[in-house]
Amino acid sequence: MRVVNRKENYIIDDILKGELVETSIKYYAEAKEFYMNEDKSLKDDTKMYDVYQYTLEDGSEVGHLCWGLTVMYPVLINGECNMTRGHFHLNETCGEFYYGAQGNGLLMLMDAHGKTWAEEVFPGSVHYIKGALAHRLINTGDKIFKVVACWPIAAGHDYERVEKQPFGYRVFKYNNKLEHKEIRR
Ligand SMILES: O=P(O)(O)OC[C@H]1O[C@H](O)[C@H](O)[C@@H](O)[C@@H]1O
Repeated sequence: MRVVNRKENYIIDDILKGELVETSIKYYAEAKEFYMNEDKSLKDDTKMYDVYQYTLEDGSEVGHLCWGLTVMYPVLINGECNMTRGHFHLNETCGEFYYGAQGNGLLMLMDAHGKTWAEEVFPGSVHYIKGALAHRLINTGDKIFKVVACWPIAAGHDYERVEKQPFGYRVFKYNNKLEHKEIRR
């Protein structure tokens, strides 16, 4: 049997590295509108989160998978906890797995009617996100929050839908205490 040493993609220093790994960095300048109020004390080049993605496929088939890692920094934006933009999948038959790798946070979920709830994410926690649910990660801790994900590339990202129907809660931290604020629509 031929044993292939797939050295080109691996986790090193807790980061996904390799020739085929695509990296994108979300700076505060591009994330301002996610939060309730702009925080003028934050510089535009403040790093909010990094997304690393690895696949050998092109997404032309629903069975084509992508492996990813999201690294979220412990930033408060006028007291609001740092979060990802959040999205529905364009193809609702496509679910996704999340796995808590480091730090603490929440996986916020929302159904088609706007009903919103969350799951605690911590090192070792495994989360199955059903294809029809919008999802967003929130760093509620004081340290870097890392979450591994696996999803079909064909899932796509529908950001417009969460802009039209925003998640029902926002998470804040004041004096080290978390507050979940319900958003009135
Ligand atoms: O794209 P966002 O909503 O900002 O989320 C950031 C990233 O989080 C996870 O890693 C998802 O699996 C990615 O598909 C997504 O791009």
